[in-house]
Amino acid sequence: MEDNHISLQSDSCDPDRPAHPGTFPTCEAGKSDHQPAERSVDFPVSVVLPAGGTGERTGLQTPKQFCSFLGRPLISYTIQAFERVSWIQSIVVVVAKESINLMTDIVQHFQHTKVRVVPGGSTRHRSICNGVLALGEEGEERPAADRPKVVIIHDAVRPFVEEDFLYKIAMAAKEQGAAGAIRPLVSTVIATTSEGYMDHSLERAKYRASEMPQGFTYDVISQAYQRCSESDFEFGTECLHLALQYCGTTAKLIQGPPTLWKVTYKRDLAAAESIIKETLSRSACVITGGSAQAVTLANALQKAVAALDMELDVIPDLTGENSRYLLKERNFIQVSVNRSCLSEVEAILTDLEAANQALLHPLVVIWVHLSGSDEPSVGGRMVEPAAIMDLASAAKLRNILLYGIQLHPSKDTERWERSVLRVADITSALIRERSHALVGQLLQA
Ligand SMILES: Nc1ccn([C@@H]2O[C@H](COP(=O)(O)OP(=O)(O)OP(=O)(O)O)[C@@H](O)[C@H]2O)c(=O)n1
Ligand SMILES: O=P(O)(O)OC[C@@H](O)[C@@H](O)[C@@H](O)CO
Repeated sequence: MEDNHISLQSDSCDPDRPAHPGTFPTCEAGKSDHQPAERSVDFPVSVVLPAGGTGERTGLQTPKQFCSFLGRPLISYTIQAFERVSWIQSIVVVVAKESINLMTDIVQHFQHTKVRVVPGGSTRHRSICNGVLALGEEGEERPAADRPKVVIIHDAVRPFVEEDFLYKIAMAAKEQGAAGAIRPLVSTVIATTSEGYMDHSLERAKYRASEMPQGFTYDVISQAYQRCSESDFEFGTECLHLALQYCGTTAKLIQGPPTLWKVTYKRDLAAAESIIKETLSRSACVITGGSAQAVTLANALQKAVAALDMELDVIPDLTGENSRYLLKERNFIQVSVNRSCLSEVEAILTDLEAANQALLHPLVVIWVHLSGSDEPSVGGRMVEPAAIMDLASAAKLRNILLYGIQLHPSKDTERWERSVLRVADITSALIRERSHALVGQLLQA
């Protein structure tokens, strides 16, 4: 995770800075390739993402919503979690005035759709209110049928949100007027005296933590903000309270999954980073070119990485039906045997670039070279490590991380099995860590 002002280029952390230890979760937030169950919602739903805060509690210079993880700002992960939901028609991102240009750049760079950026306010309620008002303006430009019936409000620093839960909140909000996510309390809540002593404790079983997403009919949330007080705007933290207090609307409460937590402190970024990395490293596809030796190695690898909680699909190439991997896979292993050459890897890099999937996540391509009697050669020439490095340097500019692993066949079964295990360990580590330092290296298994 970079603790630097948002740069859309993924540069390294400054080790001297109080950098976060981590990066952040797939916007599919924990399920980077989780394809949400398609649901049909027969009324227009819009989203307001309050992102106008300064993130003081992280202790970082950059507001947490703009801290980047694996080269991508946290808020981009959250936006994508919503824009991939087909029944959400528009997303209003509310940012501080000084971040409008940055947010616009992020929207353009990561090719976010459905997104409109509006200025926030000095408090969270003021920011959310600005977002709701913006939806109202949008509504005026739209035929009545397209105006949002339901507004989902979701802190931009909660990137782990799933379509299924959003659906529950939206349907409950449509039904009830307001709905909100809750989670069990972890700590007991106590009331204190003004001198800072214990006054009484609340019976924890009777209380829940109010989380996000929350949903409201547009009428309820817009009226609530029209009627609420300056004190609400200044000190309030709960939209459900405004709905109850000013519209008499009692929110339906729905227990959400533990992944709904909000990034608040520095430790949350580290936790989020490990979820992103873990999600991106769950699977890979091994391309064998159809060679029997490569298939044997791939099958042995498949068994070995299973113990590392990774799944490998073994395919001969990325054509026909297998081209779907170009759109959904984040990790590729090209096995080349004997007179290997880098042209097979070059072909994959070309395909991946055309599929444009590296925009959102750094892709990993690992060239596993099972060297035979011949030296690997590119077009008849000896392959120099520099050739791999050159190819990798070019690919890195396209957010594709290319690594090489070389292993030598052995008739000694134990020796061969040890080599395969080493390839599995190296492959798993490269995919999990996505280290820039090892890009272009030809590692020996
Ligand atoms: N004036 C504000 C304050 C907060 N938020 C947003 O509300 C969400 C939840 O607020 P919080 O976690 O408190 O964020 P910050 O206010 O940035 O955090 P801190 O209190 O540590 O400064 C965040 O996405 C934050 O960007 C906002 O839109 N406008
Ligand atoms: O209070 P903070 O500004 O840290 O975060 C906002 C949270 O309070 C809010 O997201 C939930 O409590 C649900 O309203």
